[in-house]
Amino acid sequence: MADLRIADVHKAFGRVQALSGVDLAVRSGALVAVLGPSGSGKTTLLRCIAGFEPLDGGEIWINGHRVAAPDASVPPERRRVAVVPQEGALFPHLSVLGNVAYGLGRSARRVGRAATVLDLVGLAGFEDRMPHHLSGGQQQRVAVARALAPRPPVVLLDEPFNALDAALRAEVRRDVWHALRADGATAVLVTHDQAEALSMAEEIAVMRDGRIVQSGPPELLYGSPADPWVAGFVGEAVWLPATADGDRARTPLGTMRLTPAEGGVPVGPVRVLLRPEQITISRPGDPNATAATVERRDFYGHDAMLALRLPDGTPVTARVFDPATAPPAVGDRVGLRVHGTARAFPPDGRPEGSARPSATDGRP
Ligand SMILES: Nc1ncnc2c1ncn2[C@@H]1O[C@H](COP(=O)(O)OP(=O)(O)OP(=O)(O)O)[C@@H](O)[C@H]1O
Repeated sequence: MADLRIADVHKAFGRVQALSGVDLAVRSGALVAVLGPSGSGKTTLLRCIAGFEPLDGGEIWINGHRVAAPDASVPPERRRVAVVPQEGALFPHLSVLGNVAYGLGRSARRVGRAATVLDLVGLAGFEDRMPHHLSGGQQQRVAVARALAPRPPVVLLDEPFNALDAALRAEVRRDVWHALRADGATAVLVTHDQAEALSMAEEIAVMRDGRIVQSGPPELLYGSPADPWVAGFVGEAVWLPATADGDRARTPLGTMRLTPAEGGVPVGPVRVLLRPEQITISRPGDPNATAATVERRDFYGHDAMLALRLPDGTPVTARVFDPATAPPAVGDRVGLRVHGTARAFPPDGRPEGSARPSATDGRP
């Protein structure tokens, strides 16, 4: 394991600027997710770290050694960076043990190390199976075990759970997380799935148009997004037009407290951000609530999202945590209460982009 440092990396393909000055530091033993929409440069960044793409500018350092710069590049095999691709990475003619031990050389200890990493990914006892006798989830576990086996300085995971169905994905994700942690691996996970990034990574770097626009722990990105685009990409956003006066803002959903911001105290027109779980449903006519009408209900089992409309026409979204007990129905009038503080952003323009644009994302 080692630390990884990426400094001002640029990479173009013809006229397409895939990376435009990327800075990223990954501590030894940390798991960082690079999260961004399609085309934002995630895979290019990963390929530059692995040594598959030369840099146009900037530097990449692994464990204090410069491995990439425009004028000097350590070849991929000497960087020893392991890559877990999306799928189909196993040698079909080798057993599970053969696959995992492949990169371990001739040492007698290699079988012991292979068994250890297979155990870490939950596949002890599968040594003699052939890849075509494994499920998709088991194959990805073997791919992770094979990546970890030679103790590479850095493990890169390129959307490794994409091909798995939702239920299996959560389970494999959890086990891979445990395996990476138990082995002390320094890992970079590339994903466009915000839930995956939020649940797995200690730190998330959000990428857009070849740049990292914000990085930090998941709680920081969700609670204090740097701009409206990050707010919409990392989680569901409810946007309200508002008038700010110091630490409070007047909105169609009532007057609410603002999250203290570094830039000082806003005054005048702003738009404020709430998360759907900050809005709770109360009975119609509640004097401490704002009236709203339910327009849509998306039931997810553990919770539900309600798309609602305020009397002035503003759409909002509320997350209901006990949807099985007397959930409001479409057309019902309810009261809405707000909890916690709202974050103020400048009023100009519409919030750009969203991870899941839908009728429920409450954008004005
Ligand atoms: N070999 C290449 N030749 C030309 N353009 C490329 C090449 N590789 C990537 N690009 C372009 O660079 C930009 C970034 O691509 P990249 O694959 O890194 O994005 P990404 O965030 O990984 O996207 P996705 O999530 O869809 O895989 C895109 O505009 C892409 O079309």
